[in-house]
Amino acid sequence: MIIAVDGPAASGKGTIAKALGRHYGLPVLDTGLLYRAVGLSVLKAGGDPDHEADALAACGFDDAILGDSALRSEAVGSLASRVSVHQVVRDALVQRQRDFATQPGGAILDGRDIGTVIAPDADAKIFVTASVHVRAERRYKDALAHGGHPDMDSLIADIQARDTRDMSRDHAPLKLAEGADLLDTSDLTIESAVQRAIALVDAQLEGRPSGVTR
Ligand SMILES: Nc1ncnc2c1ncn2[C@@H]1O[C@H](COP(=O)(O)OP(=O)(O)O)[C@@H](O)[C@H]1O
Ligand SMILES: Nc1ccn([C@@H]2O[C@H](COP(=O)(O)OP(=O)(O)O)[C@@H](O)[C@H]2O)c(=O)n1
Repeated sequence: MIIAVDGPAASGKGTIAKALGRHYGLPVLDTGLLYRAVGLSVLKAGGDPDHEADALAACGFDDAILGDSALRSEAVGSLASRVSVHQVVRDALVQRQRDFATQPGGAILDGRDIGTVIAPDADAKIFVTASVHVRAERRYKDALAHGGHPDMDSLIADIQARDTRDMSRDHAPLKLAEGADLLDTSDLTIESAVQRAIALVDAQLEGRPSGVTR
């Protein structure tokens, strides 16, 4: 069984993917980490994330970088968004994601193009979203909790810039996949968002109407 979880930054897709993983007993891949690893590798190599050849060279990153805490920053999220517009970068990462998706027993992947490109035949697809303001507030709280000094206006600007780039790029843009259910977490607690996600997945697996426009 493959479950695809897509959505914009800080919508809660990672939280939901992990909770679904625990609920259904499936391994979870945060595919954004792969793009973040490419973005951070370009930076470390002194390359230009907007330059296709520099971004492609960074796709051969050492997996040790996946454990680097620097990957989680909004700055690296922005670099990831810039390298991910290049088709050559997406091609370099696709097999690793498909291998994870098709492992025996099934898997859950979260990202931007799981339901559209990586696993278009997934058994269940959820598109998680939330208002820009709510998403920026979540990032704000995360940064405070980690001892940072976040600025709400720049967080909003970063998220909007990333949304625009991710949704308007030519290759694998962020969009609602065919057959995906929309889950807006703006007014939901984590617990209720997770319960709603489980209900949506169960309904899709059983072929029941979810009560949500597809
Ligand atoms: N429904 C929710 N209500 C409140 N906070 C949430 C909710 N979902 C996620 N969060 C918090 O928001 C932050 C971003 O969530 P995360 O799952 O990492 O988002 P994404 O993977 O979409 O970037 C985390 O601190 C997480 O605990
Ligand atoms: N499947 C994916 C996952 C991430 N990405 C890119 O990588 C960036 C970082 O993704 P992420 O999932 O780690 O970001 P957050 O939603 O956690 O902020 C995104 O803004 C996308 O540009 C992508 O293009 N395709």
